[in-house]
Amino acid sequence: MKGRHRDSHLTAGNSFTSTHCCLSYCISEHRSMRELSLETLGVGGASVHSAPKEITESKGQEEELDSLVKYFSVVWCKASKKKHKKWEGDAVLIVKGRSFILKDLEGKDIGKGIGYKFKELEKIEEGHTLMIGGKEIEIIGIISSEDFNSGRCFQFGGGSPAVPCSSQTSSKCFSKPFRSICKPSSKENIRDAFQNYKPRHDPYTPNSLVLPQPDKNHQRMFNKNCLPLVDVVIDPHVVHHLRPHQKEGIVFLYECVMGMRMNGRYGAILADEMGLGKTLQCISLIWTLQCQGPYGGKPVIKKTLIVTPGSLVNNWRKEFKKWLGSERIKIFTVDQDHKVEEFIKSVFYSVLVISYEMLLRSLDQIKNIKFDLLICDEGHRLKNSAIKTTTALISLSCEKRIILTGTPIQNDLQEFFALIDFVNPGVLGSLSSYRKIYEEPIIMLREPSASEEEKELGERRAAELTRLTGLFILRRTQEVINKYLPPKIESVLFCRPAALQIELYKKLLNSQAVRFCLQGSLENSPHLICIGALKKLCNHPCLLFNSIKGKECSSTCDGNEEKSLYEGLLNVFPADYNPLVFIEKESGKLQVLSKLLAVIHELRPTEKVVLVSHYTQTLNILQDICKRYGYAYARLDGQTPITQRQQIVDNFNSKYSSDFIFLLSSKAGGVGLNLIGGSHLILYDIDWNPATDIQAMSRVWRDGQKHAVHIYRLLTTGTIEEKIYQRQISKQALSGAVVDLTKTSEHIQFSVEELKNLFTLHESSHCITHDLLACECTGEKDHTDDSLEKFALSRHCQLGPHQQKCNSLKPLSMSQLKQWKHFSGDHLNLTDPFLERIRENVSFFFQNITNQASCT
Ligand SMILES: Nc1ncnc2c1ncn2[C@@H]1O[C@H](COP(=O)(O)OP(=O)(O)OP(=O)(O)O)[C@@H](O)[C@H]1O
Ligand SMILES: [Mg+2]
Repeated sequence: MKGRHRDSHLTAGNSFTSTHCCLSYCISEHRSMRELSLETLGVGGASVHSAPKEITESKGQEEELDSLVKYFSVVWCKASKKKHKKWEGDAVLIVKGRSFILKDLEGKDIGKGIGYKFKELEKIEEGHTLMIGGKEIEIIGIISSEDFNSGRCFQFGGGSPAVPCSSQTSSKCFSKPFRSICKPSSKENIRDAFQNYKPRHDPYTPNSLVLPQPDKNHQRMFNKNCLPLVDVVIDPHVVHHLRPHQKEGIVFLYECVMGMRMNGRYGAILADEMGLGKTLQCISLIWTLQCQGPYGGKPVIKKTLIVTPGSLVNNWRKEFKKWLGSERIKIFTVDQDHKVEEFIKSVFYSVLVISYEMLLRSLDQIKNIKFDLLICDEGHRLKNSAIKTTTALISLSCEKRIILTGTPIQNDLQEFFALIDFVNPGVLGSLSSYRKIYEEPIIMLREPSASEEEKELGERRAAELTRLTGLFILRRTQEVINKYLPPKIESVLFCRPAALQIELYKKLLNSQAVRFCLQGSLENSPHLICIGALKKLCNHPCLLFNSIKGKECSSTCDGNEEKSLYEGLLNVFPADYNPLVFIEKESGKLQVLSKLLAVIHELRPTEKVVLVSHYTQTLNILQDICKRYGYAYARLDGQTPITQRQQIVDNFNSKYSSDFIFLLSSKAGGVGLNLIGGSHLILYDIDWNPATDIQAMSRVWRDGQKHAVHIYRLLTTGTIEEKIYQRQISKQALSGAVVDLTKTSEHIQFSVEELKNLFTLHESSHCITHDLLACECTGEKDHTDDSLEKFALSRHCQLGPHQQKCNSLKPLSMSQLKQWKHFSGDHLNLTDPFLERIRENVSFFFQNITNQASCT
């Protein structure tokens, strides 16, 4: 179901023809619109009848007639010859055989007639008028026998929509509205009701976004008071800003939380890729539901709870202000100085924004507040139903639950279950039945040994699971906003390792610890320590030096493997080596970085750089570089107090800020942050998990970015960094669970073969990644492999082929990389002034431009 976008201004009279909920109210509205007059009674040939009449039918017709039962909703008034009649109430007309019974809405008979002609009975239809037992009636609609038998037509006046206002009755005069079964009954009340029941915003202005109306079933369930249906219209102030996919998203969320997509289910997962504006979609929903509703316009919700990572609490406040200003809605954000008690005491606030950590601390108070809507931002963390945060949130009685996540969620079927079960408890049955019905057959589908039958079953179950959950999960990819974004120029820079790095690297690979790893027994293997040491070395040898020194000083006897790894390494460092005054030239990447910063500063003095590392110690080095060159910088890492985070981000994004660099620890604050103040992003190191890097890269190339975005990924040529990169982009990395922010190297299983590969240094190669691509070029000129078809290998998803949509934020595949422009550092015709400056230290480049058309 789509929201109705109305682009033309229709007449007010039409506004109510589509809004039928409670028949009696609809009728009253029609009357008010059309101004009924008794002059038209009898129009259409169904003149006023008085019973009994001559019986002229044949025997066959009689039998047929006697078995005929029809039900109509009608309005009635006392018979009179007055010109201006006043309808007095709703009723149900039962036509059985040749007789009529008229019942009021409490089921009492209020009129009877028998002996009508077959032809006359046949003609009865909407808009006709009749005379029964001294009452004049007008047929308003047909009632199904089901609605009559269930008695629903009495409670709800369940007739079909009344005649459209452009019908023949449009000239009727209405002097007094009939009595509705629902209050109010007095003239004044009804008039008030008409006024109160108007949509909050004009549904007929061009580009208005009108949300779908609930169907009859929903009305029966949720409109017990028979309030009139009122159009729910998104505030034009907001609509004005919405992207098309956001309008669709709001309609989707509305239908979910209203229980219009699935009976008795009020949860949703909005899993749009990063930067698609999930926040704005939720804000629009909250603002709408807080002021409006389909039944009599009554607001659907009063209070909303938003739970979000600490670093985003203030971002929510900011976004509310950005889209709604500060007057429309009052937001309370919980922090050290603003406790939940304050929210409870005040009647002022309707939205509470709290971090997951604070939620746990304030759970008892929160449980006592009645929240009508719960939004869990970056909600993939609820994928484990055993963790405290999940159990805490489950314990809240709020039924309308929304999870927001930019991370794909179908990769692990058990985690998927936890998320689904959180938003719509029980929708997939119990965990054990879910396993039997869905998980096992779907997992079987991927087994090479699966029989045809098993494959078919697995596919069917996957399809069914997708269909079922697709009712309340929405995921759109970055493509939908690409056209609003500036170009993105992504470069992978393979940086030549420094001489000291090569020497240390070789020594590490020759260590006892590494040799032990390669002997085959992976139990208790120190491979993670070895990998860690190599990665540190790639960032800068001084980091390795610090670790060695640290180990030397520690008196504990555990960690012998680490000691054996470091054996003899100190001798490789100069005797007077001081890690505090590290030298740039000792790290290939650092040299490239420092040149890159210099050229950006020089050529784009007004642009800013986001510099990302996964390690705090590395960030310290990068910070020292900033100091060394006098670059103003801001820093956000795990140590940054949550209360200060948004301020730091805002400050950096402000055009008045003098900061040139934003130092970001991706693990601490990658998710959800908007760093559009920066248009260059440098990933200094690489993570095993592509999702972490993608998260970081998405911070700058997002809505609101004004400049072309440059993303640089630095890798040390021939080293473990290249291997990790290959793993990220190879099929192996796509085998499901790796594309998940919480997965780290500890979760990765390595075979001895893989370790052998990891622990090899390729000293003579310009780029082992390029070597692996089996590309025929020699890196002499800009090369793009066009011989391959465009390869759209999507992120592997356990739900099978049904989910495999094109996905712009998926980890790159090897075949795609081959299609990137690539060339060696010796290539002479570099046109990119940034790359030109660093090429001395870069052995190979890969480059790709997205949105080149809009390149400015
Ligand atoms: N319609 C719009 N017009 C202009 N800017 C927009 C629009 N929608 C969202 N934005 C801006 O885009 C940025 C990204 O939005 P938001 O933070 O909501 O993304 P998200 O979907 O939550 O991404 P993530 O998964 O990274 O958290 C914000 O700065 C937001 O203000
Ligand atoms: Mg977000």
